[in-house]
Amino acid sequence: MGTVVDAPAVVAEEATENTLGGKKVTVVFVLGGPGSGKGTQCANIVEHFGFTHLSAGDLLRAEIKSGSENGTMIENMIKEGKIVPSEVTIKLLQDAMIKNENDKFLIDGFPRNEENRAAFENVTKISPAFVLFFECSEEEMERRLLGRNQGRVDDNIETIKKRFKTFVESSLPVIEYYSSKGKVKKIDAAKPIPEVFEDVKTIFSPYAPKLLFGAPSSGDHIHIIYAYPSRSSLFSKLVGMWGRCEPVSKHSIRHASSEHTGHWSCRRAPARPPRARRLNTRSAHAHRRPEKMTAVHTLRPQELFLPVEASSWAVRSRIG
Ligand SMILES: Nc1ncnc2c1ncn2[C@@H]1O[C@H](COP(=O)(O)OP(=O)(O)O)[C@@H](O)[C@H]1O
Ligand SMILES: Nc1ccn([C@@H]2O[C@H](COP(=O)(O)OP(=O)(O)O)[C@@H](O)[C@H]2O)c(=O)n1
Repeated sequence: MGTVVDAPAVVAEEATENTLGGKKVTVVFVLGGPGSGKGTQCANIVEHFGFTHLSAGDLLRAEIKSGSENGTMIENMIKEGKIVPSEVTIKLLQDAMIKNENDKFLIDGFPRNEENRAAFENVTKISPAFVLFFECSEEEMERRLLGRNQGRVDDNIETIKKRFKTFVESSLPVIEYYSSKGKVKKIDAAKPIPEVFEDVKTIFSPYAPKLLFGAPSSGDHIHIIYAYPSRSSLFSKLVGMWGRCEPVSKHSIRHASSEHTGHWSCRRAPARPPRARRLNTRSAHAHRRPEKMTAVHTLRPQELFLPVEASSWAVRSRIG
C-alpha cells in the first residue's frame, strides 16, 4: 500500500476556528482500508476520550433503512464498493454533528476520495485536527471482513476486492494529501485489538479526561473538580464507575479553552438501570431536589490542578 509519512507531533487543537451550528468543533478523520479496525477502535476512543463516533458507512446504511429517496442509489453503490456522491454523505454527517451536543467527533470512513475531502471542506469549512490512519495488509483485512458476520451486503469476497481497489485508487490519495500537510497519525492496525488501542491512546492523550480533584466523602457522595471533554462524557464515566450516578449540584461551570472545567458534586444513586439520557439533559438538573444537595468540598490551592486520570483515581479511592 502507498507510503505515508508519520506526522510530527500534531497540535491536537489545531482546528480551533472550526465552528458548526454555533459551536466550536474538533474533528478527527479515521481512515484505513475496509476491515482495518476503524469502527472497533472508534468505540474504544469514545469510551476513553469522550468523542462522538460518526461512521459514514453506518449513516449511509441507516439512510437506506429509513426508506429515503436516495436509498436505492446508496445501496447499489455500497454493493459495488463505490463511493456515494459527497453531497449525500456530507449532509448526513453535518446533520449528525449539529444534532449532537458533543463538540468532538470521530468521522470514520470519510473522506474516502478527493471529492469527499474538497466538498466537506467547502461546505462545512471544517478541517480535521488530525487524521488517524489504520494501516493493515489486504490479506489481514480480507480475513477480518469475511469473519465480521454483521450481515453486510458488501462483506463478500467479490465486493471486498472492489472495495480494496477503491481504497487504493481513491482513498489513499486523500491520506497522501493530509500526510503532505503533516496531519496523518499512522497506526499499525495489524496488531491485536488491545495493542492497537495502546498506540491509539498515545495519540489521543491530549484529550484524556483530567480529574483535577476528586475526594470521596462520607457515605455515597463524592466531590469532584474536573476538566473533561464534555459534561456528558463525565457522566458516562461516572455511570461506568458506579452503575448509576446523579449530578446533584453544579457550581461555577466555566468554559476554559475547549474543555468544560467545573466543580460538580455528585451523589451515588440507588442501583437502577443506567438512564444515560436523563443524565445528559437539562431536565435532569431541573429535577434536582434540594435535599440532595451536598456540601462542596473546600479546596486548598494546592489541591487544584492535580492531574489524575479518572480511571486511576477510581482505583485509588476504591470507588466502583
Ligand atoms: N486488531 C484487530 N485484530 C483482529 N481483528 C480485528 C482487529 N480490529 C478489528 N477486528 C475485527 O475485524 C472486523 C472488522 O473490524 P471493523 O472495526 O468493523 O473494521 P472497519 O470499521 O475498518 O471496517 C471486526 O469483526 C472486528 O472485530
Ligand atoms: N465516505 C463514504 C463512506 C462509505 N461509503 C460507502 O459505504 C461502504 C461501507 O463503508 P464503511 O466505512 O461502513 O465500511 P468499510 O468498507 O470501511 O468496512 C463503502 O464501501 C462505500 O460504498 C461511501 O460511499 N462514502
